[in-house]
Amino acid sequence: MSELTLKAEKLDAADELAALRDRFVLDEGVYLDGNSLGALAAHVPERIADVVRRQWGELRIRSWTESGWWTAPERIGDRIAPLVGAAPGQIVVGDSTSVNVFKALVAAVRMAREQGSGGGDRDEIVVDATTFPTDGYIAQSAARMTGCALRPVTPAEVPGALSSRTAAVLLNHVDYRTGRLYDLPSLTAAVHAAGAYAVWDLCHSAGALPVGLDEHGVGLAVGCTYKYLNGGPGSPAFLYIRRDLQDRFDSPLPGWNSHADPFGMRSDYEPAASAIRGRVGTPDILSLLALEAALEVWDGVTVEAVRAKSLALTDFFLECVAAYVPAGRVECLTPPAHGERGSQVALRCPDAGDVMRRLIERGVVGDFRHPDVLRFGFTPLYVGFADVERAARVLAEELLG
Ligand SMILES: Cc1ncc(COP(=O)(O)O)c(C=O)c1O
Ligand SMILES: Nc1c(O)cccc1C(=O)C[C@H](N)C(=O)O
Repeated sequence: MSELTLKAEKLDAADELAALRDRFVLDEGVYLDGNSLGALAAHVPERIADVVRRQWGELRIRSWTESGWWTAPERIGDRIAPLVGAAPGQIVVGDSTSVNVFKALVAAVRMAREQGSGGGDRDEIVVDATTFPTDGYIAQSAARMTGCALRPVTPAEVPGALSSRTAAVLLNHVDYRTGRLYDLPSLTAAVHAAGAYAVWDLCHSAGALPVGLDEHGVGLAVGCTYKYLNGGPGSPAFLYIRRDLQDRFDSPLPGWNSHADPFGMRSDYEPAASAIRGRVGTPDILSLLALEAALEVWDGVTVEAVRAKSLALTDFFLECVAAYVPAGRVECLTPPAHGERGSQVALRCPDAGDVMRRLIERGVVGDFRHPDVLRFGFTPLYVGFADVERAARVLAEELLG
């Protein structure tokens, strides 16, 4: 047994979260793609079967009230809240991340303009130039709709790009390609000091590391639930609206579900007095309730414990890669400093597409990101240290072969 195999065994034996793996449906492979699609929690199919057969099949329309369908968006928002450091009553779940980015960004511009003197002059949206594409596309459209200029800059350039013209800033907490973690507290403070609003995309941090939304005074945030929250393919996203901003949140998609009196069926629009005004239309109940069931794996699990294991996993992966892969064969894009690292490791090599295809054939599932990035996501709820050692070993074999 090699030194690193032994080390993996010891780390697994001391891992307090190790038993959680049994709560998931996994095979003998190594699944390092939970940052794209989280694994299925074992109890979810049965729960969904009940929703379909009994709640829908037998109770039918009564389920909107008797099975709690109507209030699911805010109830499930409250279940996600502690995982992102939010008090209850500030998160609604529904729609895709893309749609929630749109709602939050346009609402941010509207809030920035409505406040104080000079608010009306705010005519710029700053966007992370390295963002996941959907955020960039939505920001372009939001800018056109609100008559703003779009200013794409790297996150490091954001503080210098802020001015009295800035209305809103769309940022990623963790870069989807490199796995770099950005400094949410200081960037939020800088944006607020400029009189603008930051919208945070938490897709790659929710369920992977503490976010501290309330603690850091974040105004608006969105995130998906099918990665580290294991909600299932296309499970609905979440939208956080800080409590004191809820009265001012002017949604560009004011559907009837966001109305103060939805069943009044009134022709005049009166937004609900809470985060509910972030809802739009009829919620996607099957996906929502699959997510709600999946979130039960978090009962008794803290995001702090998950973060500690995530850092240990990525540290160990980097150690194994350094030991097994010849120097210079790959370039690590993920920062070595814990404070700058999400829950993934991105390695660059010119033949990344081919290498990832061969890894997947051998049961080590990661992602290839165009043009030359091998991306490995570490989900502490179900990835162990022996998985990490094996992934690095198979990777080294394929890089040498
Ligand atoms: C940072 C980020 N934002 C948004 C999305 C996607 O948004 P949607 O759920 O609307 O497809 C992803 C991944 O798909 C992402 O990584
Ligand atoms: N949302 C996805 C999908 O519907 C199909 C394939 C991949 C995805 C992803 O989530 C990609 C992911 N956001 C990424 O960071 O690359």
